[in-house]
Amino acid sequence: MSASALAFGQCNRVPRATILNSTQSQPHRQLFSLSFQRQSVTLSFTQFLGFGSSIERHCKDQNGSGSFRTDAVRELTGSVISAKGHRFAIVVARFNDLITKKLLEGALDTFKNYSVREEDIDVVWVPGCFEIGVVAQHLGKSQKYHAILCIGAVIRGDTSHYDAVVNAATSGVLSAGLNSGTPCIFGVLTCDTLEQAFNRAGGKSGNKGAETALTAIEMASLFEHHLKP
Ligand SMILES: Nc1c(NC[C@H](O)[C@H](O)[C@H](O)CO)[nH]c(=O)[nH]c1=O
Ligand SMILES: CC(=O)[C@@H](O)COP(=O)(O)O
Repeated sequence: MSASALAFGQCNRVPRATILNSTQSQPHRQLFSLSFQRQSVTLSFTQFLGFGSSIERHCKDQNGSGSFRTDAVRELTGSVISAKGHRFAIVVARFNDLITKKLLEGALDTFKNYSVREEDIDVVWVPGCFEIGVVAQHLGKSQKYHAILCIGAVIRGDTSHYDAVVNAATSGVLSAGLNSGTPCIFGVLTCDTLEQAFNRAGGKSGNKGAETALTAIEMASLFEHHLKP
């Protein structure tokens, strides 16, 4: 229980932190405000702990009678404010490279925007999505990277081959993360048509490479700042 939570606990009017502005694609843009509620049930505030980490504590008044009950719950989240100093590998499938090159560009743009240095990024090309898992696991186990971003595009054809490749890519990336202990992020498009893929590779549905790079940044921070042994 922090000193500030104790102090708030003695107030009749309990300040409440409210997220004013947050989007899923830009969660770092969260703004917080403190408002006062006469019969508040929740106190929530965010305490930043140096670079890249935050802890939220929630205190609940359950009877609303003025005697303040403090159940402190610690919430750990990775930061997406800056990823400077974190190292990333990107495993990218060459199959459908008209798409995967655009996803890679989006990922590199995001890393640049979040201050990741070029020398802290390694890009590893593999033939197709089927091959991503084994390489991601190898890189993860090397302990050289804070997170591994896996990029590919599987586009449905006439046979059940699509399902085989999608299943292999999905379980491969998942296993790589679980077996290596390094976050392995799933940036693989699974589309019925090429048009769907283009829409998600910098077209009207955004760039999934850029979005998943942000996930890599958050997971790198979470592990580095909160989940180290
Ligand atoms: N059809 C797609 C593939 N197929 C290739 C496999 O990933 C693999 O390289 C091959 O079976 C040899 O092991 N790969 C994709 O990334 N996307 C596809 O749509
Ligand atoms: C992943 C696919 O489905 C595709 O590349 C393979 O096409 P097809 O099923 O027509 O052989």
